[in-house]
Amino acid sequence: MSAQQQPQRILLYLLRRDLRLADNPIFASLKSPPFTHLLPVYIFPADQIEVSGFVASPSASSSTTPAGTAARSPYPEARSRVAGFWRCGIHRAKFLAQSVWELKQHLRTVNSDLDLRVGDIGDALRIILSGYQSDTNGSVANHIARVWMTAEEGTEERRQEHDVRRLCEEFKVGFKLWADEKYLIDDRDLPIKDARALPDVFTTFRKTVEPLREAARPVLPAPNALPPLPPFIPPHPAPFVIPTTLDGLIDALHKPLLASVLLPGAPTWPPAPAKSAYDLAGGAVAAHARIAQLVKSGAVSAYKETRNGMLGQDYSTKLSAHLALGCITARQIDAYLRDFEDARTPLGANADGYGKGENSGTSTLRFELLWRDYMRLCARKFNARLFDVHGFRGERGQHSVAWKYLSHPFRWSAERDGLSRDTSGDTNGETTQAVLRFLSGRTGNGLVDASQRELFLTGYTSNRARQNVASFLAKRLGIDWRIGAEWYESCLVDHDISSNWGNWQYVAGVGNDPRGQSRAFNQVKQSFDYDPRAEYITAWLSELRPLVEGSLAGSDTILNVYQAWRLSAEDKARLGVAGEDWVEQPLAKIEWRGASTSGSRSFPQFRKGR
Ligand SMILES: Cc1cc2nc3c(=O)[nH]c(=O)nc-3n(C[C@H](O)[C@H](O)[C@H](O)COP(=O)(O)OP(=O)(O)OC[C@H]3O[C@@H](n4cnc5c(N)ncnc54)[C@H](O)[C@@H]3O)c2cc1C
Repeated sequence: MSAQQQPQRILLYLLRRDLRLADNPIFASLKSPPFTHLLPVYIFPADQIEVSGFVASPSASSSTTPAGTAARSPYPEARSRVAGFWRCGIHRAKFLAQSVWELKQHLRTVNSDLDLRVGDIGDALRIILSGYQSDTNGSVANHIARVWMTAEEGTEERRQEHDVRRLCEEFKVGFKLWADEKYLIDDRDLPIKDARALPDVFTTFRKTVEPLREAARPVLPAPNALPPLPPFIPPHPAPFVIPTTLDGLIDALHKPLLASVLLPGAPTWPPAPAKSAYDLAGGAVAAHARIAQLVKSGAVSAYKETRNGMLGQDYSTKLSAHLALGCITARQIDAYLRDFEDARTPLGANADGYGKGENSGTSTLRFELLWRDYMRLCARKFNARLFDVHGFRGERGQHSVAWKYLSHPFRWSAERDGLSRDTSGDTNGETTQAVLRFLSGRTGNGLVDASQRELFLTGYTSNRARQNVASFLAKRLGIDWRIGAEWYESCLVDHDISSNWGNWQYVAGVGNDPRGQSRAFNQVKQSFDYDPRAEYITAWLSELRPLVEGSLAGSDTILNVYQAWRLSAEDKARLGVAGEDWVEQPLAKIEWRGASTSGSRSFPQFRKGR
């Protein structure tokens, strides 16, 4: 048998939220391959991302049924369970497309490529495996030898893994599930071997893995070359067509979303200076450029003091979306910090803290990255309870909350797919109206409304704002917190299953906050503490800007920005907000007498709290 006739041993690598070349254990393991070919594949999962925009247009002959009618997606719409939101909204869809596309380009520089597909993961993989089985071209045995993928947390993700394993058994193909290494602490270094032993309190967990500066493993190098693509790749079946440009990919993801009503009464862009705190593109290049810039400018050393900010770009790293998709790993970020702390490279040589070891900023950043690790381990421990209205705590007598539920998903969403829903509690129209106002930033609480408008328009809002928003919905309005979590899933560019659902549970008092129901944020006090000049709130609630910068600015006006229902009838008229529901009928009137009402307090060093 000549070399050309050697049987092919093809490795199929099914990429998910591990969209990077460097520090990727699967790519790193391919240095001395037993494989003749590598087929990297990314499948846009139809249950989590709406894929009907990939259906070929009716003008394309392959897209029409024999009767000449336009083809349709065989999958139900990718909607959330409780409220019927699109599961992946426009901001994350674009970010994901950019990340996938960049990896495709990077793979091309190392002798490879990324095969893009859409659909149910099992369906799509079956098409590939059976495509190879039925390929009779040439005399060389042409088949997939192994399927590898990276493990993830989340019930759907585990089901996908289960489906892939079963398919591999059916097709007699080897299967390997790799550990997800995008976290700070490697699974192999955790003091607990079974997630059930994870402490229910973060601090207890933290103490078992400190010192954090020594906790991360070294990063893995990027490959210089990879095994070539197989000569034959089964084509993507109709009715889907995969675009050949990044713009085409974004269009296909956006098309069905933009053709629907995203949110009745959605906020519109206010005039400058409101601008997105988030302007990063998806992919590893932007992620590395971002952390390098934060090191160079010294922002990492100031992180402890700035991280509770809400306005601007550099108060926090803005690396969450890249971390969520695995464009960068926590240990890569840690490596940048260590190089800076130990002056191992010139990056940051002129910045505060260079070469002086761990400082309060870099250690706080590691601490936050550990929160992300912890939330992920909670997801592993509690599994389906991550999405349960009673949370990790379960329905334990006095802890159980009488949540107000939606009686049905919104009319502007598609029909539900038959999943069970809880219809107890307050199901009248008031809850629906309150939810709609909450979503569109019209609650009457300045901080909550600014954050919700920012979120809808940009896909990002700060951690401080997220905590206040979640607390407002769950603790002040008593509304089913899962609606908030689903909205965040839809809108956030950085949505991450464990971090989003775990944090919502934490703030709603059904998760791992030891103080549970007894901790609630006072959004007015929080505004005083973190937005004392109302710069953040008025950036997004531009209607109220004259209260802080114009003729209406006065000693008592900050309180009126925080809660516009306090405005006098004359001021409402002058501002043009008379008659607005968020001004006339606030969803909550919040008492707080703890501070001077002068609004002249100096900008604080932010409080430490989570
Ligand atoms: C209700 C609610 C929902 C949230 N949903 C998400 C989500 O879907 N995805 C997500 O990545 N984060 C989520 N967070 C956590 C946090 O708000 C974001 O990680 C952070 O705001 C992202 O901005 P950053 O990258 O600039 O953060 P930085 O302040 O720069 O933090 C650095 C990194 O640490 C991690 N981190 C920081 N705080 C937390 C935290 N509380 N929990 C877990 N990880 C943390 C993130 O990976 C972040 O990128 C949520 C928080 C709340 C209160």
